[in-house]
Amino acid sequence: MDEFALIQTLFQPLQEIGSEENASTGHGFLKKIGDDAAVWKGQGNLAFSIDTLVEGVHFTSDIPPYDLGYRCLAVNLSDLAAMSATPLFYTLAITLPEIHEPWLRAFVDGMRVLAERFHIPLVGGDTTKGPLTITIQAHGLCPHPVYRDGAQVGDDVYVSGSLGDAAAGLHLWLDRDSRSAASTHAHSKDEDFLIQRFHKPTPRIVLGQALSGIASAMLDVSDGLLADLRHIAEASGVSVVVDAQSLPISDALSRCFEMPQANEWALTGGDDYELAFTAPPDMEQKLQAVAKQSGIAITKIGRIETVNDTQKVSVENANVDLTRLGYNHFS
Ligand SMILES: Nc1ncnc2c1ncn2[C@@H]1O[C@H](COP(=O)(O)OP(=O)(O)O)[C@@H](O)[C@H]1O
Ligand SMILES: Cc1ncc(C[n+]2csc(CCOP(=O)(O)OP(=O)(O)O)c2C)c(N)n1
Ligand SMILES: [Mg+2]
Repeated sequence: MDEFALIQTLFQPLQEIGSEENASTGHGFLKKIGDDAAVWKGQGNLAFSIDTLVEGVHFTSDIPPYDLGYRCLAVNLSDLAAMSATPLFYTLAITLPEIHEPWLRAFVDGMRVLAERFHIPLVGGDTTKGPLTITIQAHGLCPHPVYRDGAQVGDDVYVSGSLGDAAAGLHLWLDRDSRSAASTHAHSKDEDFLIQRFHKPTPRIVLGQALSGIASAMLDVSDGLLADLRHIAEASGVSVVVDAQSLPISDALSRCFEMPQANEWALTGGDDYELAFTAPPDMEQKLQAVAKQSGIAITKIGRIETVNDTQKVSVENANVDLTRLGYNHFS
């Protein structure tokens, strides 16, 4: 199979996903895959976000290809969720060391599952030979975007789902050869859950949409809770105080690891792709209703205070040494 056969047989079918849904909204494609560029005719506020995943940096070479396809699209959709956007379509730039058809079919299947869930077509991309690297740009409509710069003094800080699972999952995945050498395993179900949370994060699209008009500032947790909350602090000109005792830790994480380790991962581990956001105290009841309706936990983890230049993000009740706030590619 060569470059063009790969595009035609594996990627092109993904452009049919969701096309009927898009037609019914009045937006639409004049051209998708097959020309020098795709052409979209539309109106409204278009959010678009791009993220690259590099082998050895964002995932290991032995990640199941299905999980990798899922993960690449999920982390990009997560950025749209953090803007309170509805996904519309995406592009894919993929660099491959070789064409291995079964691997690629599984990769495409992983992307397809999420693409079908959100009715989004693949509308273009690029295919090249080289070290395994995947870049996706995701696009969505956001009538009422939620930015990072809207946090106000007095707001509460919240996070969706649970934190620290993905960093624990990465640890378990890297360590799995030594673990499988041990004959019995009390926690294997919990460990599988944590590894899945790392490999296949859930983009909180519906929750992100529901938080429009409620959240004053929002982002997704990719680098680590504290590192990401610092972006809200800086953009909003405020300080963030996090209560380490209130962090949502999953049952699986607390069964598999001691609390100081779980808390450290929750605060700085990253890769969770949960939504962290701020909201005024009088929104608390609405937030409870949103959590109930979406079936996703929303936990109050801190508060917004006046700007404190020495420490834009501080942590109360942490019995861990926090020398770093999260992942940073060049430090
Ligand atoms: N190479 C680049 N060129 C232009 N803008 C960039 C580049 N890299 C990052 N950005 C922008 O910087 C901001 C922060 O990026 P990043 O930390 O990757 O955000 P996120 O964690 O949401 O993916 C975003 O607005 C992003 O678009
Ligand atoms: C093999 C491997 N090692 C380490 C990590 C941890 N890690 C790598 S990049 C990253 C931060 C998120 O990536 P980035 O490219 O900064 O995403 P963005 O913030 O742009 O969404 C984390 C936590 C990982 N995911 N996989
Ligand atoms: Mg990015």
